[in-house]
Amino acid sequence: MLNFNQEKYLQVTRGAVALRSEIEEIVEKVSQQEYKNIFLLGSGGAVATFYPFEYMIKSTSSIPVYAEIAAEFVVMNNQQFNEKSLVILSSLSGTTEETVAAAKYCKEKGATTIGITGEYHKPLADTVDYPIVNYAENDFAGDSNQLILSFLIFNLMHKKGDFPKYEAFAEQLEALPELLLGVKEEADSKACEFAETYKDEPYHILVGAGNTMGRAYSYAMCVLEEMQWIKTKSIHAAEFFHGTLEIVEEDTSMILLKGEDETRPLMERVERFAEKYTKKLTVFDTQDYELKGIVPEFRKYLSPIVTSTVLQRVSVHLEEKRNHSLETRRYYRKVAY
Ligand SMILES: N[C@@H]1[C@@H](O)[C@H](O)[C@@H](COP(=O)(O)O)O[C@@H]1O
Repeated sequence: MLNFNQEKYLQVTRGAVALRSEIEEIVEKVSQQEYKNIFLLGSGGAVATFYPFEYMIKSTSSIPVYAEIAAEFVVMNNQQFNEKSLVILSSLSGTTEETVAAAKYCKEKGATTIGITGEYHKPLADTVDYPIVNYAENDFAGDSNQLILSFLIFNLMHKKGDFPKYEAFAEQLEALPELLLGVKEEADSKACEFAETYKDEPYHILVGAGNTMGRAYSYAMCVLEEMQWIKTKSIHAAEFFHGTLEIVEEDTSMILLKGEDETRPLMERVERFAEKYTKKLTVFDTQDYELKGIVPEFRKYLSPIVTSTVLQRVSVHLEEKRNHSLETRRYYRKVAY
């Protein structure tokens, strides 16, 4: 596959899977402290990665959960937050100012903090009570984070008595590095074709729902906008019919991220609309991938990670066809703001 280092991919994703017992020990300890709610804090792509997990907790468990943008969280005086909160923060670099500030704020208030990050001896790992560290670069960080979060979040729900099948699910997660590699291989020609067709497209509407909404938000903002400088709009499938539909013309590109959770009918409604009103419709559907061995009841929980692993192939092809490196920035971490 173009610009793909299989060895590195397996090293990163197997590295995430290898953290399972360490994560379970952390869950054991924090569960004994009887936390009252969970806060998921990050910035940009990191908070976006939390959104599907917020959805999955809400639809699987009665634990109150709040995914919050780190910078807003520290100024809003959130009344749900106190020393009985369990806070999970995520920052690949471990240096994102707003996220580090949120970690410090939570520590000062006496809450328990877990940090998912790429390196030790960086501000996030140094601040939180429990760092969970797996080295990754931008390209594979999404898969790494989501694997770690799958063990962490589902085990937390299990300990609260809300996800009795955790053991079976965790065993299935262990097979994901190889399965996701297979997904990338299967998706690659579609990704290449998309990049060729849309390399000069100035604007895309990305639609998600349920546990793919966060993926739509982050792919629009952190890849198409940040890494490719293409204008986008990300919108929830149900909300699409309350405004965004009015700008659709036959040459408006729409990208639908279909997953397999309860919200799939909401996506199908948008799909039916799009088929009628635009000639530029692309659907990335997790159902297209076999995921051999994954039992049907767990598939819906894997929609976000399957979606992002597929979209990562799209990014690589866009980079090549548009001759625009995924690393180029004008402003981000380049100028003061
Ligand atoms: N534009 C970047 C994103 O691409 C990145 O995902 C985010 C978090 O970075 P980190 O995970 O290092 O905290 O920061 C910014 O928002």
